[in-house]
Amino acid sequence: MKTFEDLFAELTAKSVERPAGSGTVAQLDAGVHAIGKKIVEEAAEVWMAAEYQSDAETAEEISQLVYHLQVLMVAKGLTLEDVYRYL
Ligand SMILES: N=c1c2ncn([C@@H]3O[C@H](COP(=O)(O)OP(=O)(O)OP(=O)(O)O)[C@@H](O)[C@H]3O)c2ncn1[C@@H]1O[C@H](COP(=O)(O)O)[C@@H](O)[C@H]1O
Repeated sequence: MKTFEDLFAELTAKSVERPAGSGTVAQLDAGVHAIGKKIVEEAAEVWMAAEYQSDAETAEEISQLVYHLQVLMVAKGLTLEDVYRYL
């Protein structure tokens, strides 16, 4: 099962290798403003799922929010340690 760290390593590699067809590369090219909007959208979907949908659907929405947060981290050049130091 993929972990937070696994996904971050994968997204970091995608940002360097820029494989064709990668949604991550497209998001990075769209820029911080577009990624930020996606984070807000996904956060709202997490909230709605938690109130009105199943636990499985909520977990899926959370995974998408985590993904978009990581894309923003990569776009900004932030490392896992940059974030973990505040946990
Ligand atoms: N975990 C994710 C992931 N979670 C969410 N998403 C993206 O976020 C979108 C979910 O948003 P919505 O549910 O709102 O769906 P949507 O509105 O139809 O999405 P958009 O049209 O706005 O893109 C998905 O369509 C994906 O584009 C993800 N895209 C990629 N990954 C993982 O990231 C890795 C790299 O992916 P690629 O860069 O695409 O190769 C792989 O391991 C993927 O599994």
